[in-house]
Amino acid sequence: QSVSSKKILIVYLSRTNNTKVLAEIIHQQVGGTLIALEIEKPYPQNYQVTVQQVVHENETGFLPPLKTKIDRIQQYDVVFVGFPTWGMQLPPPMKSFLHQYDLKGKTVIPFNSNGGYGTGSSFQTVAELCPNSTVLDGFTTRGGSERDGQLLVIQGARAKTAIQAWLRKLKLL
Ligand SMILES: Cc1cc2nc3c(=O)[nH]c(=O)nc-3n(C[C@H](O)[C@H](O)[C@H](O)COP(=O)(O)O)c2cc1C
Repeated sequence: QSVSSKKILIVYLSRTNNTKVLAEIIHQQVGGTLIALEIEKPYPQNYQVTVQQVVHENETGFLPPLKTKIDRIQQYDVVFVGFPTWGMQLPPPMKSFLHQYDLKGKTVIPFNSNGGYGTGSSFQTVAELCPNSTVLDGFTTRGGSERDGQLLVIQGARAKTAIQAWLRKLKLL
């Protein structure tokens, strides 16, 4: 099956829109269905309170219930999953998504923005939660740092060049 005939889903989590910009560029480049992941009970506005809640969720293995419902996930061949680094891990909502939806037999491609400390264990966790998928090399770039009051810093024009190079390497462009 050629790349152009594949059905593509792009699912992303974004609190301050950095990962959203990456998702939109990927969508522009490869098409498909673009979906923002939402949970039933949104995280608080306050950054520190959110950080503490995420620490607790990670420690207890709590999987926040998703508000987002994806229609007929079986139809997709390629699933991009985008997320910020949270507490040097995969954010709990994305853990929920990968637990809830079976991506068996599909190609899974992670992408990430972070506050300057990298992807932590997040890409590894994606691979672990998709044992029967082909997980390709992810894309990561520095985004904002809400801790330091820097919210959206990723600009489309600059990120686009890097994303195109990555997609070409994966033979998706
Ligand atoms: C709860 C929380 C935890 C975070 N933990 C980390 C971290 O461990 N390492 C890091 O580099 N950035 C961390 N960040 C910063 C985000 O990864 C960074 O700002 C990212 O670009 C945000 O993406 P978004 O705008 O799509 O939400 C954290 C942000 C939040 C809200």
